[in-house]
Amino acid sequence: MTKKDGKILIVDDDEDILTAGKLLLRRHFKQVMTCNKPEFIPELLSSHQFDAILLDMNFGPGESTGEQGFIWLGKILEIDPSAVIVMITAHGGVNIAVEAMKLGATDFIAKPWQNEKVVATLSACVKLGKTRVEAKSLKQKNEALIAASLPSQHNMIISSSGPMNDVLTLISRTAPTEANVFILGENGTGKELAARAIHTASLRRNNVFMSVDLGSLSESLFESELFGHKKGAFTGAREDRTGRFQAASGGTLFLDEIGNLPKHLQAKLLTVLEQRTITPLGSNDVIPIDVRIITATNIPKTSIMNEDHFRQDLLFRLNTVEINLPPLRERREDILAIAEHYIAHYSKKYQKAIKPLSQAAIEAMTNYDWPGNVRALRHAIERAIILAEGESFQPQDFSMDTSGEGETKTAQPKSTPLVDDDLNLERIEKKAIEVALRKNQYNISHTAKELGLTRAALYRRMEKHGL
Ligand SMILES: Nc1ncnc2c1ncn2[C@@H]1O[C@H](COP(=O)(O)OP(=O)(O)OP(=O)(O)O)[C@@H](O)[C@H]1O
Repeated sequence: MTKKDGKILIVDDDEDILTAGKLLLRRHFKQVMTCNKPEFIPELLSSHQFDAILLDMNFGPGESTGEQGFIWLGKILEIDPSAVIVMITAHGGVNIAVEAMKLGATDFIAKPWQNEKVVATLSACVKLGKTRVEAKSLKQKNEALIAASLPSQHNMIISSSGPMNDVLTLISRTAPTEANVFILGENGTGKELAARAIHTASLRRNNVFMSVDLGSLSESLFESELFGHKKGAFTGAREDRTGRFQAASGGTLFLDEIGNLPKHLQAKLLTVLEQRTITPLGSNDVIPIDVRIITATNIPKTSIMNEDHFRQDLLFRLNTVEINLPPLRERREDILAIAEHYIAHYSKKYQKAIKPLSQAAIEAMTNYDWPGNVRALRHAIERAIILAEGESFQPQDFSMDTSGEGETKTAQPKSTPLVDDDLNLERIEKKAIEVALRKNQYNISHTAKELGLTRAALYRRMEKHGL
C-alpha cells in the first residue's frame, strides 16, 4: 500500500486513542504526530504545517460537555484560519460535534471509531488541507508581488529637467486610462521605472505588475511563458504552467525588449491582443485576458517604424500612447538630482555619513555623457559610496570613462587586445564586457548576445565590475 503524502496531528488525553490512532494512520499517511496535552498545540503549530488535525472534544476525567474542545478549536483557528480540524466525539455526542462544525471544524469522528471511516475522512481532509495551504501560499505570493510593485523610495522617478517633466505629465495623464503604452528609450533611461509608475497610478494598482523580458526568452519558451502550457504539451512539460498573461490578470503586463521579438512571434502576440484571449499550449481552453499592456524597447524609433523589422499593425495596437525617455545626456539637469538621491540612498544602505560632491565632481558628472544612462550613474554612485575615501567625492571616484567613448556614442571600440600580459580572469572578463559594451553602443541586448550571456547575467557581471 502506498502512503498518502499527508501530515496529521492527533490531540487527545487518552493514551490508548493516541496509540491506536497512530498505528492506524501511519499505515496510510507519511507523517503522524500525537499530543496528549492541548496546551502544546500552539507550539506544534508554530513549527509544523499539518494537513489535518484530529482533536478530542473532552480533556480531563469525566468531561463530556465538549467545552475544552470548543476552546481549542477556536485557538487553532485563531493561529491558522485555514486549519482542517476533525473533532473526536464521545458516543452520542453528535449534537456537540455539529456545533463544532458550525464554529469551523471540518468533520467529526465518533468513538468508538471504525478504521475505514477514520481513514476515508482523513484522506478527504488531507486533500482539503493541501488545497488550503496552496491557496494560502498563492495569496501570500500575490500580496508580496503587489507590495513589490507599490511605489517606494526605490522606484521613485527623480527629475528636475523639462524633458522629464513632460514625461511625468504624460505618465499621470495616461495612468488612469486603460490605454496601452509604448515606451522608447536607450538602455538604463528608466523605461521599467516609468511602466511601474503608470501601474501604481492606475486603477489596477491593487493587482500585480508583471514584467517579462522578451529579449531573454528563447523562441521555444515564448508561448509557454506567456500563454502557459498543459502537462505533457511538449517534452519536459511535467506539470501545468500558468502563463504570464493569466498570472497578471487584473494587473499590468510589462513586455520589455519588444523590438527584439522575431516577426513570426510578433504575429502571435498580435493575435492575442486582437482577440483578447489566450490558449495554453496543449489545451483547447480559450481563456479571456484582463491585462493592461505596457511595452518598451531600446531600439530607435526609425527601426521600429520600419515594416521589415516590426509589424506596423502590432505597433498600432501597442502605441495608443507613446512615451520617449530621453537619454541622460539630453537632460543634464537631472544628473545632479539623481546623483544626490542615490548618494543619500546608498549612504544609508551602507551606513556611511553623507559626503558632498566636490565642485570638480559635479562638473565632471554633468559634462559626462553617461552612455549607460541612469543605471550607470546609479552604479557609479553605489561603487563610490563603498570605495571612495576623503571628505568629499572627487571625479575619479565615479569610474567615468574619460577616454572619449563616454562622450560620443558612436565612438569605435578601442582595439586593445583582450589578453596581453595580464592573465587575471576577472580583469579579462571586465575588459571583454567593456569592449563589447562600447562596440554595441551600450545596447545591453546586443552586448549580451555578443558575449553569449543573458541580459540578466550581463547585468550581474556589470554590477560586479562596477560598470
Ligand atoms: N529618473 C530616475 N530616477 C531615479 N532612478 C532612476 C531613474 N531612471 C532610472 N532609474 C534607475 O536606473 C536603473 C535602470 O532603470 P530601468 O530598469 O527602469 O531602465 P530601463 O530603461 O528599463 O533599462 P533597460 O533598457 O536596460 O531594461 C534602475 O535602477 C532605476 O531605478
